[in-house]
Amino acid sequence: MSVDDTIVAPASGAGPSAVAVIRISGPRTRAVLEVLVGRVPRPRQASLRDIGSPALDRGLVLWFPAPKSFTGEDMAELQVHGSRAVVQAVVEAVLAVEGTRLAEPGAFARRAFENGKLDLTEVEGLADLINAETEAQRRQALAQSEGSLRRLYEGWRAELLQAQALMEAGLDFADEADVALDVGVKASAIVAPLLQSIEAHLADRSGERLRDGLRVVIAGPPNAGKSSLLNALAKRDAAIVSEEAGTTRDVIEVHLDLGGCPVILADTAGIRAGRGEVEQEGIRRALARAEDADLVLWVIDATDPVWAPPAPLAAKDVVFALNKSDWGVPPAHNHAAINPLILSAKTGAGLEALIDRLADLAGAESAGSGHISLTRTRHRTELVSSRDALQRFVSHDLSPELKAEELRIAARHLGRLTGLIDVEEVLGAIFAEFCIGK
Ligand SMILES: Nc1nc2c(c(=O)[nH]1)N(C=O)[C@@H](CNc1ccc(C(=O)N[C@@H](CCC(=O)O)C(=O)O)cc1)CN2
Ligand SMILES: Nc1nc2c(ncn2[C@@H]2O[C@H](COP(=O)(O)OP(=O)(O)OP(=O)(O)O)[C@@H](O)[C@H]2O)c(=O)[nH]1
Ligand SMILES: [Mg+2]
Repeated sequence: MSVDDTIVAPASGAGPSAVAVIRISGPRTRAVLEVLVGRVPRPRQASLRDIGSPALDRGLVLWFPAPKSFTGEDMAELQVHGSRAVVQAVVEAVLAVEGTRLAEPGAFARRAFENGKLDLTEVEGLADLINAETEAQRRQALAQSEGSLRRLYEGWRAELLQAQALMEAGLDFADEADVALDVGVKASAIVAPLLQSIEAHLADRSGERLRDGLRVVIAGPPNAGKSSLLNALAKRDAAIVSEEAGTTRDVIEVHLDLGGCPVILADTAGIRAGRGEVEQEGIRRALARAEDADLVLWVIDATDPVWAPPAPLAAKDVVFALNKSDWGVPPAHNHAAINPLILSAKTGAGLEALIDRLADLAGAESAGSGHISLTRTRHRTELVSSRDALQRFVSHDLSPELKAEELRIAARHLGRLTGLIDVEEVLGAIFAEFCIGK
């Protein structure tokens, strides 16, 4: 890949639409416009032009000379009628101009990154914004695409560099013990609160939950009303319900938007000593899915209560739901310890409390109000490495040289977060997430 190339791609979706946007970026953009629309329009002003000669379509043309463009290069947009035939004809006409080629997925964002328009966390935020399905996901992704994480991590890195400068200065005066001691104390005064901030940031999983969706598995004995509950929450007949115990075999998954927060809810086979091969396989899948979940919703039949999930699920976060409460509820002393939500999938009683509980766990609290949370495993990995280095700095009895080295390691991991350093290996993975044209 060479950035001397001029790239072109449709930036809007694949299907027919009223209007489609074709993006062009790179040094030959001006030449492309001269060939396709004649005179180059005024920067950043839409002009209506025939596109191609003879005209392939009549559309709006936008010209963004470098560096004031999304990629930082010369860029143009052709906003044309959104049929497959128009888009294909116009893209081919662009490709007929010398020095142009089709953009690979994420190529525009990659150029924006390479030209310093976006850092890596902003690029990731942009990818999340394009994929956002709920209101809270949109808010989080927009904030990240506009630098919420970049500012946080750059601020931390700047503090670290200050501490590093102190330590390095101390090394220069290593023979004056009081100076060395003094800078060590001053550096620690920077590092200790920074370490606390990183710890608190790492302890908060709400951003990842919001980005990925809270994975909830409905589990319980057969016939407890698990599938009925899934259908009630999904507001459609997603799963088969019957009076027969052992109805559900496969895992059935629905995506819910609970108050703007995404929840991936799975219904599973009732867990009992299996009868027959198919049911046993269903139970095996139920347990595997439940073990993998963020949360298990253990559904208890009020008319035939099985109070506790089986041993493999004991370590999970479990919310208990006492279903069929329309038949009456067992005496409270039987279930005070597990504090179940009391529900009826049939009448809808108690569903709202369940939805509130799930929405809270799915990250509702992080969704608004400027709360900033990391959103990806990549962030967690770098932050853990940075924290570990800072912990060694504060807690071990290290020489000043080794302490300075720990600060360098911590700063390097923060630099990798924003893409300042050492990122070649992660770039491919991040940009490949995009569709063509972004
Ligand atoms: N038609 C169209 N709509 C779009 C985009 C686009 O590329 N084209 N976007 C694409 O993602 C988003 C808007 N984001 C954009 C971000 C930066 C620049 C840009 O030209 N930035 C320049 C100039 C800024 C200015 O004039 O104030 C810069 O940063 O230097 C354009 C769009 C959503 N809507
Ligand atoms: N009265 C009453 N009946 C319910 C309620 N929820 C479910 N049922 C009934 O209980 C029976 C079993 O419901 P399902 O939803 O199929 O139960 P399940 O837990 O998915 O069962 P398996 O898939 O076999 O494990 C059906 O006859 C439902 O109509 C409820 O809240 N109240
Ligand atoms: Mg079922």
